[in-house]
Amino acid sequence: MIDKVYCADVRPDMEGKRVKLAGWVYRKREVGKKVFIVLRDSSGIVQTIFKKELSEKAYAEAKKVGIESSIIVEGTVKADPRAPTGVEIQADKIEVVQNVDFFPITKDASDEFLLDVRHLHLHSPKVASIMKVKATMMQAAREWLLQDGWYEVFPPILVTGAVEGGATLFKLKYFDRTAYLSQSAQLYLEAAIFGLEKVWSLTPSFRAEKSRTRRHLTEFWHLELEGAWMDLWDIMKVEEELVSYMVQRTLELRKSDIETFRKDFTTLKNTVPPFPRISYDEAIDILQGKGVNIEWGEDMGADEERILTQEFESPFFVYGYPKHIKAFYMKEDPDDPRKVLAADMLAPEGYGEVIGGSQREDDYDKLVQRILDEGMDPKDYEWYLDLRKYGSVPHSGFGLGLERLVAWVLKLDHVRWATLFPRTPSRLYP
Ligand SMILES: NC(=O)C[C@H]([NH3+])C(=O)NS(=O)(=O)OC[C@H]1O[C@@H](n2cnc3c(N)ncnc32)[C@H](O)[C@@H]1O
Ligand SMILES: [Mg+2]
Repeated sequence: MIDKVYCADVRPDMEGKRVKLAGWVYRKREVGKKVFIVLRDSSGIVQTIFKKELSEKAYAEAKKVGIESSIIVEGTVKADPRAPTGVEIQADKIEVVQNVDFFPITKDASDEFLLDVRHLHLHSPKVASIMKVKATMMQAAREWLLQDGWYEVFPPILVTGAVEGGATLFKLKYFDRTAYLSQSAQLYLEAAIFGLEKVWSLTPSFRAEKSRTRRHLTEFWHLELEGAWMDLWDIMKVEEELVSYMVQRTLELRKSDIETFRKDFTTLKNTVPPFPRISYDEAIDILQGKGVNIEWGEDMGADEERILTQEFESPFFVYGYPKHIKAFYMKEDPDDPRKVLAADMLAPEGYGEVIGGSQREDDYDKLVQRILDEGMDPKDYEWYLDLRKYGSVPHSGFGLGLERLVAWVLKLDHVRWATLFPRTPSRLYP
């Protein structure tokens, strides 16, 4: 590792200190016999200046480098309020690791082109900020999960059945059998609660969704929890405490990165428990009251959720959905057999669903009936049904779409920008 300092570590109070930095040419301009290079590394930027009278050799080298060339620079720190970070390096040495004559990404690059060259788009400090926020959100999640006694487990990705409907399964050949890419780790987490009680996993989940919306990927990172002895209201409390901690901790550690994307932090600051809770019935009333053409029993799509979020200035829950629009594993509401004990968490500002959760059907016969009602074959779920035969317990869980949460926190216009290499129906490369 080169013995260097980071751009963000160079401060005006280091005036006169000699430093070495390594990074990429972010901006470059020439004024008279001076070359100004704004150097970029993972921490940020710092201005370097190459003067002919200071080092003719370094000046000549600096004149030749192109944008995004990789370089190593040495020089003396000088405080200068005109420089982007209030300080600059009076450079007298430069090693050009690799010169770039023409970097393909220019200011007017379209979204589609940026996705075509996503492997080069990752040079961008804005993209780096998104990835830092995403990493910090997961760091915060891990912190909270550890202190609240949840065990991380590592479920399989190659599976034999659907969790969220067969229509969005990716099928693959598994030797002489058929396998699918996991849509959700849920069923395996439900098995894990009999030994660990409170479990979580972060896995890629796969959905062969043809919907080309701003909130759907075909591969996304899925943070899922499952808790034994918990009912719907218990798990909703877990959800709001976890999400609140993730948002507040990320605000604390990544404020400047978030400021790159949003100026108004109101909804983030409002993300503290308890979150507002409305029933599905109330949600339908609100939407109808706003002139939305929706009847009781219909699912709410992205448009309806966007309108609903206008009523709230923080994440909120919608609970008590009709049974026929929800998954087979959800427990019927004992007070209303038309409904299930399910709750979604919706993010404000138009983002909608970020979490899907429910209490699970823990009765063997009822679960078999739900599987049959959904036109599925109980034989395909034999192992899963066993969980209701050998010490079954009330339990609940949920899945949080990490990219969707990041997209809301940073107000991104599409969930694809929240993932390193987005996978959508039209994107499998790079
Ligand atoms: N352990 C569980 O209870 C999870 C449950 N089996 C499940 O998968 N629910 S979900 O389909 O609503 O997906 C959960 C969340 O996963 C996210 N999700 C779900 N589908 C997607 C797609 N296609 N793209 C991006 N994000 C997606 C979204 O935030 C959903 O709220
Ligand atoms: Mg859902």
